[in-house]
Amino acid sequence: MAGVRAMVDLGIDHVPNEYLTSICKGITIKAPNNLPIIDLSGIDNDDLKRKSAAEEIHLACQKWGFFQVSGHGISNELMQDIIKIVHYFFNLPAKERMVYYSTDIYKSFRFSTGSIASAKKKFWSDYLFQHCQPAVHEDDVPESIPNYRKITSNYAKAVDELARKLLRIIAQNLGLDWQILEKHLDPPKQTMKMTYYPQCPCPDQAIGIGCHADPGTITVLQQELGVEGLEVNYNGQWIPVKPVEGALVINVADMLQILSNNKYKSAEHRVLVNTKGPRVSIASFYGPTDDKHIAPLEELLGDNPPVFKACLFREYMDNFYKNHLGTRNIETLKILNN
Ligand SMILES: O=C(O)CCC(=O)C(=O)O
Ligand SMILES: [Fe+2]
Repeated sequence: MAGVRAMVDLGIDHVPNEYLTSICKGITIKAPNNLPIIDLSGIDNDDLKRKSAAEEIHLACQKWGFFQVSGHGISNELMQDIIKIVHYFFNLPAKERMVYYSTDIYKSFRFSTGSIASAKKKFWSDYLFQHCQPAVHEDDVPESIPNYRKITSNYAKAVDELARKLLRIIAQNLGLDWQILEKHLDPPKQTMKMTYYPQCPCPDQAIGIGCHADPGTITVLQQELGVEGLEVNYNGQWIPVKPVEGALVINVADMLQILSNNKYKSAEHRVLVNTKGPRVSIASFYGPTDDKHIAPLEELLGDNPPVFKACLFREYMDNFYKNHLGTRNIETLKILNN
């Protein structure tokens, strides 16, 4: 039977060898978290609000590569419904979950575990992975979960709107035409990873997901309220990203660092586990399709030489899955002597 939840259900009281890890450990800074929470409400109709939110986003993309947004347009009800779906799935009998188990990264819906199949150490997490654009195959989604299709497709639509809104602001913040990033990604690839981190008997011996930066363009992340675990690397220090009611975490991912020619930085992050109870998160990855070549936008080059070589997104993703997490994938594309 695959999965950490299945193992925990058997009453395991230690961390098995394949999960024992010190990947990217390092001390969590308990200092106050001043990761910005940026209010997007009213920005479509009010120039002053839009300008001030845009400035905050620009600074956050440069400094942290991570920020939270409120007033983002995804309803509280939808946010709660999607978390319930993940709990529902992971509370099914293990045998029922196994029907959907697969390690095929190209499947449009699957249940899997350990985060990255080829990672040398396993992560203390299980997850559901679903394609949103292009859409999941109708026959692949679990029928037994009430309203699964309706809730996930409404959620994916709302994330698409938010991602487009952010990409327009980010394009303008880079001094470019507001549509340039959206056009560049047209059609975008959108996927959703719904992760379940079961409680762990010895949290300092395992990790929910090791340090990594997301490969796509931007990630929209919803954290379950009341359970901490996500941390962002800021100048070598790990800063907790506390779940805030109604807010979503946005992170700059590698392709945006490349497109912006290093103006914005993708942020390394990781997830710790705890003894208290499970934690659920919903990460929506928004980025290019696999056949796209990504390189610094020509419009940004002018006097500045490109900092990164071009890459085919499929190859970048293959390397991401092959590499042991903890290495910064984007470094392989850096043009030296810059
Ligand atoms: O669970 C989280 O908060 C983050 C998950 C994550 O970073 C990922 O799946 O890429
Ligand atoms: Fe991530």
